[in-house]
Amino acid sequence: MKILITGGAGFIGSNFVNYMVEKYPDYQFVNLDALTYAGNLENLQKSEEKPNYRFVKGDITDRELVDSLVADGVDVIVNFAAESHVDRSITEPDIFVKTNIMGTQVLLDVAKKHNIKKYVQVSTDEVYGTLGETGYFTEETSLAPNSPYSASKAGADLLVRAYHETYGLPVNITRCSNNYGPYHFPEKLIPLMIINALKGKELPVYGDGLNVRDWLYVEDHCAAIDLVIHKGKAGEVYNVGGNNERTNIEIVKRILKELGKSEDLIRFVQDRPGHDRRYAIDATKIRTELGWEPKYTFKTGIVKTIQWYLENQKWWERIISGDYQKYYEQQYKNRLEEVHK
Ligand SMILES: Cc1cn([C@H]2C[C@H](O)[C@@H](COP(=O)(O)OP(=O)(O)O[C@H]3O[C@H](C)C(=O)[C@H](O)[C@H]3O)O2)c(=O)[nH]c1=O
Repeated sequence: MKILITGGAGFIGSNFVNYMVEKYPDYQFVNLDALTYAGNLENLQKSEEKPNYRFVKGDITDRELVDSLVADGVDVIVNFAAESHVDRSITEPDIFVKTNIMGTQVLLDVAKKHNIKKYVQVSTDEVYGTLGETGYFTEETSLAPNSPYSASKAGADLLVRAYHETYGLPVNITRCSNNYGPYHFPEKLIPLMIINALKGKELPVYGDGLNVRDWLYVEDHCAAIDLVIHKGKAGEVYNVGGNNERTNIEIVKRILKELGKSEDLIRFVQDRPGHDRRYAIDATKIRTELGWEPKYTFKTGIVKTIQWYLENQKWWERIISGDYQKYYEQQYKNRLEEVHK
């Protein structure tokens, strides 16, 4: 089997490439990634020397390039390529529409043209919007995205659905809860808090810190997508969630405790506009129909993740010493100013 993985130099994508290249030595893998600020070839050192792996730098909106790759005998496309940070989508929505919606449409068109066997869209539970204190998102929950990021992912999901209904393209959509683990870019909650704590910097908690996320260890997510590729029924959506609901403040305190750092580092800052209160996934369908089971609890996953950041300081030092740091400092300053108004 030949699989085109798009966005395979980002956090979830690179974990998936490393997982699949190792697990299926007889398959061929092509990784197409634009190497934006969040993409990093260092994430792929485990795979780069393997004979069944090839990297191509490029954008999913580049129709000619995508066409030439798929024409070369691709059986399956798995699309991870996306702008994924909610805060960035609030200040720069255009690029989210371009990559997440228009890029997906290019992939779907090319998949249709070459009659590929399967197209898998890696999506997010954020397309369902927000929950109150109770209830879960199922695959039947209506889409109600609240941020430009989640709206762009919902738009892409609807296109994927339409290509199945209109053209009979064999598609699957996976909608996962918040991932965490190795190679997670430090604009997101868990890696940012680990790194700030290690550096003795303040830990910015948005609003009251009581927003809830359902945490999924990235390797469990990779195993779920592997199952969907091989066993997913065409046209179906599969929710993937860790059943590990935690408030943000619990997460932050847990990280400080694991690292033996003081809670005095916590700083409550201006809330995110349109901040979704709670996400919680009902993953019954993928468990019962495809036999997926997560291997990690939050307890085991967070310890493993913190350990990875302790052992890979060079990886994150390089990131925070570049342009990213300027962006982050500005964001942090804005949030502090807002909260003092
Ligand atoms: C960066 C940051 C975040 N937060 C809060 C905001 C959220 O309530 C929670 C997690 O935020 P984060 O930006 O890490 O992730 P989400 O906004 O939940 O979205 C993430 O999970 C979904 C499924 C995707 O699909 C997104 O691509 C992915 O980014 O921590 C803070 O309190 N402080 C901070 O400095």
